[in-house]
Amino acid sequence: MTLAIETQALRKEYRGRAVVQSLDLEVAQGEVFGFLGPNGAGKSTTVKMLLGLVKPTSGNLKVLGGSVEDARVRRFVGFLPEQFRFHTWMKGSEFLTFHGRLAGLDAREVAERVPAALDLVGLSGRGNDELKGYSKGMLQRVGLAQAIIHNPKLVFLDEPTSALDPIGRVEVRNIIHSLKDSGVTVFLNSHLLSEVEQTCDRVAFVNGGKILQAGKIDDLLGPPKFLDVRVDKLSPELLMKLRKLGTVNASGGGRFRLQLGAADVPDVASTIVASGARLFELTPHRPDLEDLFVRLVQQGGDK
Ligand SMILES: Nc1ncnc2c1ncn2[C@@H]1O[C@H](COP(=O)(O)OP(=O)(O)OP(=O)(O)O)[C@@H](O)[C@H]1O
Repeated sequence: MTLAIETQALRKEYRGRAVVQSLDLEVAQGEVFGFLGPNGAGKSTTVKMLLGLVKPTSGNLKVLGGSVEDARVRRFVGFLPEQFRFHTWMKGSEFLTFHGRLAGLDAREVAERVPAALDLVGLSGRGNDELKGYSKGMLQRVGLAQAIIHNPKLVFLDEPTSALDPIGRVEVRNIIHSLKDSGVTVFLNSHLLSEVEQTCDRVAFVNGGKILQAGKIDDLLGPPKFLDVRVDKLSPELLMKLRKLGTVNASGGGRFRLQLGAADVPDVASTIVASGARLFELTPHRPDLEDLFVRLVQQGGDK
C-alpha cells in the first residue's frame, strides 16, 4: 500500500501542554479519509503539521512519501482552510490565477486550469465576478477550486460543506468522488457526520490529541442490528422460519421488526422470497457515525 500520509508518535505541545499526542496515522494514496473529533480535539493542529505550517514537537511525518518541508512535495498538496480569508476585491478567475501561480503553475497551465476548475465547482460563467459579490456557497466552491487548481495528489479539506445548502453539499460530495476517481487522496475534516458517512472510505476519531479509533466505516459501525420489513402477508410458516433468524415483533398489515441474530440481510430477504411472500420493504438499521462518535468521545475523551 502506498501511503499519502504517514505519522509516527507525532506530538505537538503548546507551552508544555500536549494538544496532539503520540499520533500514528496512515492514509493510503487514493482514499478519502475522514478526521473526526470534537472542538479542540487537535484536528487543525494535526493538519497544520501535515501541511508544514506548524512544526511538531516530536515524532515523524511523511507526506506523499517525502518531507513536507520539501517544496517539490508541497507542490502536490492542496488545502481548503475552514475560514478562508478571501481576497474579496479579486474576480473569481484572478483569485484562481493568483493561487495557481503561487502553487507553481506557469501562465499557460493557469490559463488551462482556471476555466476547468471553475467548471468543476459549478462556477463557470462567474469567473469575471468579484468575490465580494459571491454568496457563502459560491465562496466555499471557489475555495475548493483554489485547493485543486494545481492538480494536487493530496487535498486537505477543512469543513468543505459547512456553508453549503443541501444541493451545494451534494455537489461537493460529487467533486470529492471525482477527485477520488482520478486517484487524488482527500483528507477531510468535518463535523457533518452524515456527509462523512457518505463520502469517506475510512475515518479516525480523535480527541485530546489522540486517536480513539480508526478504520473502515462499515467495520466501525458493524452489521445492522435490526430490520424493518413489510410483506404482503406474514403467514405462520414464514413467521416460524424468521424466528430462526432473529426475534420478530409484528405490528400488523404484514409489517414487522426483526432483531437480527447471526443471520445477515440477504438471508432474511431470501427466506421471505422463498416462502412465497411478496417483499415490499426491507430497511436495515444500525448505529450511525454520530452514535459512534458520541459513544467514543464520552468513553475515551478524558483519557
Ligand atoms: N497556537 C496555539 N497556541 C496555543 N494553543 C493552541 C494553539 N493552537 C491550538 N491550540 C490549542 O490546541 C488544542 C487543539 O486545537 P485544534 O485547533 O487543533 O483543535 P480542533 O480539533 O481543530 O478544533 P475545532 O474543531 O474547534 O477546529 C486546543 O485546546 C487549542 O486551544
